Amino acid sequence: MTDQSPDMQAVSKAVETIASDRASNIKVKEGAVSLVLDVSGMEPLQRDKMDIALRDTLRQIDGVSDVRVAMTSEKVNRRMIAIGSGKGGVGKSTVSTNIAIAMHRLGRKVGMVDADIYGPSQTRLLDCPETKPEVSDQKLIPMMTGAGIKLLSMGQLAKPGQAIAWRGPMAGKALAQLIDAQWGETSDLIVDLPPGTGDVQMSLMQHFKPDGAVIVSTPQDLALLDATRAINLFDQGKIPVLGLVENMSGYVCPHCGEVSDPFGAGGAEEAAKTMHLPFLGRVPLDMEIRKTSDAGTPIAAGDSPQAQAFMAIAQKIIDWMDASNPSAAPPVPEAKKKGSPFSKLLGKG
Ligand SMILES: Nc1ncnc2c1ncn2[C@@H]1O[C@H](COP(=O)(O)OP(=O)(O)OP(=O)(O)O)[C@@H](O)[C@H]1O
Repeated sequence: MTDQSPDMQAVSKAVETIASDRASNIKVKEGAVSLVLDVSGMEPLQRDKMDIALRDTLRQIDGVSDVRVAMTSEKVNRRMIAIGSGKGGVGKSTVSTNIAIAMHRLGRKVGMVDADIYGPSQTRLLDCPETKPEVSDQKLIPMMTGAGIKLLSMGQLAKPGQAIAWRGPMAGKALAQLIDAQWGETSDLIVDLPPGTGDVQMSLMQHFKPDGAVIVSTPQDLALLDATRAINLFDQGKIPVLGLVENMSGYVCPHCGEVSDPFGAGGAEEAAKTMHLPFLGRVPLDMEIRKTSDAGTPIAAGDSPQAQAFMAIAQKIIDWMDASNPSAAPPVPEAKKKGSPFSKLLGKG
């Protein structure tokens, strides 16, 4: 250490070279250089590298004995949309991935939380390795996938092929790790929930209160009854339900082009009407959707009519997010209002 006071010009030049206009309030006092670094929108690794570079370079300037970097960032007004279904196998994960990709194509910065602890599938759908993500400041760093969606999945926390038999509190802790992570500039977080109305859903509603929920159902009556249960759950947690998506709606024969309805048709739209919930759109039962999902190249990234279906649903979700005021109290759903055929079923909340 030397008694010589550092050359302010040399300090400013070094800071400017490394951090350009991100640095402000540069001060030197008794050999200690302090500055404020705006890290808005930076990835954690990029941010750490800049911090180290500043410290290393400034310490080499004569008279500098200490370097203090205060990082600040603009608060990202991140929205969280949970995607749920009353029962398994209705295509909730497939729909979640494709909605996320469509939202990304519409200019949003999207993150995906695969909260399906018992059957995580987003690592496959988004073609991302099931390796444990890195950690910074005791928080997980989501992995950027080739589709431009950041991902954290239960599939990355468990060993490949491991049967997950966690009880509620354990599942809740794992969910918290995935959500309370280094999401950086991600503006919209999609949470792909496990099917049904269990511990993970409860934990999500109690601790993280998503801004809204989307329910995926197939058109047949039984699935719709389950979907009603999922709506009821979000309703009790005072989470607004954005609407219903009807998946596997109408099968177009790849050989003759004839459209058939193995699970019925229009059931979810009807149910949405009855419950006074918006109907967000219909996705056909289509071989290409299954093939592209299995291959980790989701169909929403292309320009097919199936992709257009997802783009239209994604646009409705974005419109809802843009229109809704996060600080406003969630409205009482029409379905719960007196006189609605579902008011008894949905309870008083
Ligand atoms: N619209 C569709 N057309 C054709 N196949 C589909 C469609 N939607 C989903 N699938 C296929 O159905 C199967 C189940 O889909 P997915 O895993 O997304 O359902 P899920 O509701 O998330 O299931 P789980 O509850 O088990 O997590 C997958 O093989 C998927 O490729």
